[in-house]
Amino acid sequence: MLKQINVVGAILIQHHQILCAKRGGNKSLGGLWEFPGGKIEPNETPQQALKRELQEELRIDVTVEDTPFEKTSYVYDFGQVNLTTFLCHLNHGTPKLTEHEAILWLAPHELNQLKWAPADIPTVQKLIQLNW
Ligand SMILES: Nc1nc2c([nH]c(=O)n2[C@H]2C[C@H](O)[C@@H](COP(=O)(O)OP(=O)(O)OP(=O)(O)O)O2)c(=O)[nH]1
Repeated sequence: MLKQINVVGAILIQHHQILCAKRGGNKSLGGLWEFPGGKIEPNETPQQALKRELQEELRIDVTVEDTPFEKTSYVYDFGQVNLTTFLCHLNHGTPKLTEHEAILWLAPHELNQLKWAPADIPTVQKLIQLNW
């Protein structure tokens, strides 16, 4: 049976730009860009998981929208990632690097300049088409 990995990712928006995060080189998918977030733990809602992950990884407090922006699945060699992305808004703090190699704020039309994790491509395409 294919391992199922349920992951949430944040589309964090500030000044019409989106926060992009580069995965650390020693992780799976190292060096690829992603939406910050991570695996949903047992008994957590997707929103709770995302709030926790952003606190842990970037030391920021965010509000997560109720409705998913996009849901996608991608089969990697280590399992199937089921990725749900949510629009998020920054309440407090400035993102700090703790696990990521780099972070960047980009306008939607600039997102295709980065090499994204394959599971993220549908979300990225949808954001580019919004054309704010
Ligand atoms: N956080 C996040 N993970 C993503 C995205 N796209 C994508 O394929 N993934 C994959 C990478 C990981 O295999 C998994 C998320 O787990 P994670 O971010 O908690 O990974 P982790 O720290 O536990 O690191 P590891 O398991 O790779 O060692 O989902 C994304 O946009 N954000």
